[in-house]
Amino acid sequence: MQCGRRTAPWITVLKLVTDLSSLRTDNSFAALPEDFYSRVTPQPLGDPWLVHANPEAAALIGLAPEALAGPQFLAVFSGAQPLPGGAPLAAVYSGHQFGVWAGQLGDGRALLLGEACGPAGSWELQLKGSGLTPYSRMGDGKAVLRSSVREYLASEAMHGLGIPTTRALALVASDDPVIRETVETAAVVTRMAPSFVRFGSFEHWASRQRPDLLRTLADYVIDRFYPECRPAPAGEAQSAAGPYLRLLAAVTRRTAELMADWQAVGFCHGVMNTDNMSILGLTLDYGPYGFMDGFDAHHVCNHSDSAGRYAWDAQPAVGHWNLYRLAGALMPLVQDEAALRAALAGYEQAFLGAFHRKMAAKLGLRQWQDGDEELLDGLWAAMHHDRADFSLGFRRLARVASTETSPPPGGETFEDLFIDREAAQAWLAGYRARLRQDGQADAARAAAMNRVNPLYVLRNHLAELAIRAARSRDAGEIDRLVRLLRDPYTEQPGCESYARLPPDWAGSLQVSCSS
Ligand SMILES: Nc1ncnc2c1ncn2[C@@H]1O[C@H](COP(=O)(O)OP(=O)(O)OP(=O)(O)O)[C@@H](O)[C@H]1O
Ligand SMILES: [Mg+2]
Repeated sequence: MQCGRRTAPWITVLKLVTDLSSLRTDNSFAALPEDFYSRVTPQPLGDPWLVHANPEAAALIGLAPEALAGPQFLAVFSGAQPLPGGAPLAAVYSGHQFGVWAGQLGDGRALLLGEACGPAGSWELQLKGSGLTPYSRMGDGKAVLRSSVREYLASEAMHGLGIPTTRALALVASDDPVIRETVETAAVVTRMAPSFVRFGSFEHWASRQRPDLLRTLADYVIDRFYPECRPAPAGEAQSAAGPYLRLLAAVTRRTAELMADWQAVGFCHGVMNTDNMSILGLTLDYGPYGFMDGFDAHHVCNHSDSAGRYAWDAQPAVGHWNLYRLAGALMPLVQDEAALRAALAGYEQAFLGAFHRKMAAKLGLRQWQDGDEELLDGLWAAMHHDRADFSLGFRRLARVASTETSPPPGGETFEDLFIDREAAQAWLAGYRARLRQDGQADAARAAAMNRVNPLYVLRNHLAELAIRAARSRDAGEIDRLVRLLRDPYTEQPGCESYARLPPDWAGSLQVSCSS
């Protein structure tokens, strides 16, 4: 049964179920040839406790909130019981890591339980940290509570920002020891996405010189997720390579837009290897990611990335580089290098188009026009120089009036984020002139800006506080953050501390590939 593309009337008649056995399942990935995966049973967490469950994600698969509190939910999402109707498997993929071909990788600690169909289509449910698989290589198949809390929170924070991402359904923890730099404890996150297929899934079959399986994978992805790529556009003759070229062009567009989304909120992914690049253009694999506090254009959030390959300002180019690896993997199906290059050529325009649209909105401009690049560059330069806070910098711009007035009473101003206030004021003078030329009323512009510049962001120190509490079996902070970050744009009473500059100790937090 395929449930990926339902129409609206069906949504209204669907009832949420309280029992996982009543979920409608699909398992389309498991229906692919067995070359694509190994069937694996999860290794259950010892004495698990449910740290948090997400009713919003549950609703997507048709699961009622009551279901989240029951023993069956904990048993399934701690790996102790199979998902009713599921078909657990670990998928194989390969990839380029830090610019170097890494060969075969695969789900070394992730496990696809099955696909559930709900009001919002079909969702793969995947455990992360559920034990060894044939692709675990030197790893232990586990994930620690620290990194699992970070993945759980980030998935939902990204969704709240309106950025395409895998979702998080559940976070389960245990006292089972896991050895990293120190002894930590184990946890499992259940992630959801329409598909977890990665660029590296394609690279795998190209490197294995299996064009037959490469074609099977490409056809699966097209038919299920990019059906618009199958037919030739009107007036164009269909060719054997056409659908694959159109797929590449579509993934190129989505990836470019995702990069624009990340840049616009100061998000650094940290490990943009091709095995972490979603074929659907979703943010995938929340490891050593970070939302920037003070703006540093070259910010590297991953302590293990000593060369700074995945710095914030490198991300758009890395996205393009990764697409070249995907294009290379499609070569056996297309056999035409020039055509592949042409499909990739839309990247820059797609990225800049999306980025300028977003930045115009963040600056409160009705549209991007000539000269705005210099205006924005001036802002980046001033913020970078003083390490002015990324999120508050944009948020406070909404308080800037188009003509110079005295600062809002009691409020902290944009300039307060700068050491060199004169430089900030000089930039503001140019900005005010541009606002006057744009001609919007201040109040309307401020309201629109507050809808695109988040007040609350998942700063490292906020995640850290949630982790510390969770280690003492207190999930209250996780719950508060999930609720708050669901709508990061609207000021919420009592949440002032979440909107403040980070404390000094936040500067000493380090995140790395250790997870
Ligand atoms: N503790 C571990 N045990 C086994 N394999 C691991 C472990 N940590 C990472 N890996 C594997 O190493 C490769 C690269 O790891 P990476 O950190 O990108 O992925 P991940 O965080 O484990 O998972 P995902 O990409 O699914 O979010 C992947 O094949 C991953 O499954
Ligand atoms: Mg990964």
